[in-house]
Amino acid sequence: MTPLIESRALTIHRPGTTEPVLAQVDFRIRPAEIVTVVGPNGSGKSSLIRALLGHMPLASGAVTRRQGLRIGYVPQRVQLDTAIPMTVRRFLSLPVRVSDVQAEDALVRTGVPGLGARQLTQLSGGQFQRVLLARALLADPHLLVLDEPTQGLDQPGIVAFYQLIEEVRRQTGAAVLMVSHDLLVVMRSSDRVVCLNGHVCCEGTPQHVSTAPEYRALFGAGAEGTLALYQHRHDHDHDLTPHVHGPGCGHDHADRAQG
Ligand SMILES: Nc1ncnc2c1ncn2[C@@H]1O[C@H](COP(=O)(O)OP(=O)(O)OP(=O)(O)O)[C@@H](O)[C@H]1O
Repeated sequence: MTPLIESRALTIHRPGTTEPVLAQVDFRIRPAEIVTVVGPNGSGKSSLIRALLGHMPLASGAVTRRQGLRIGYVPQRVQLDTAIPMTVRRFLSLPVRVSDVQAEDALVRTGVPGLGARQLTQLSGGQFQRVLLARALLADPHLLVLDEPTQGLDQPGIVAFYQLIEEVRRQTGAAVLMVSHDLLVVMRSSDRVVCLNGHVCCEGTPQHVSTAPEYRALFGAGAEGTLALYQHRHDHDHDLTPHVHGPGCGHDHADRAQG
């Protein structure tokens, strides 16, 4: 299946230097996949997202986006100018004007119906994330890109948000590319996990990544047992990419089981 977005040997340097933020990253996401990028702070997750979206220059390598690809993007940070009052309804019409019916429909789909008249500054963190998701869905995206969408939410809020993401994927067939630190819940919701630390350390199904030595080295050996509690049970098959190692991993993986 043709990937929606693909990178080959993607390399990014810190602005104005030759110091790599990301080196030789091969990445792809296919239709209807949920892929989560994990990694420590500063490992290049947001940079990868921005480069894949074409918001950041590459030092070398290439990014290919499928022609006509519609992307709904929920950025990591949204700067709200609290001096300028803005209702949810108006926010949903930025940058593309939508009808009242379309706006309310998007709010219903993301579980926050009737919030249109509310000021953005009067929303809870969870409501705001759902409004951001509603706005992203209004683009009728083939691919939803979410950069740490559950920041500031409590654990039930995080679980509910990821359930919503899975529901959106089920309803729309959109692929989902996420960055997250909420490892346990994310791993449950993802088809494939990419573990990043300046390069791709390991990649595969959540079950595979959770037992990979590279992942455990980054997140601690205790992570494995806990993750087992959260294993995502599929009732369907996916065309999964097998485990792939990035350059610089420096270990023998000839006997490693895939996926
Ligand atoms: N505009 C910038 N100018 C200089 N350095 C930057 C810039 N943006 C990011 N970096 C650096 O690039 C590296 C990767 O940052 P990035 O935000 O991609 O990491 P991240 O994995 O998303 O981190 P976090 O989990 O903390 O959000 C970091 O060392 C960061 O300091």
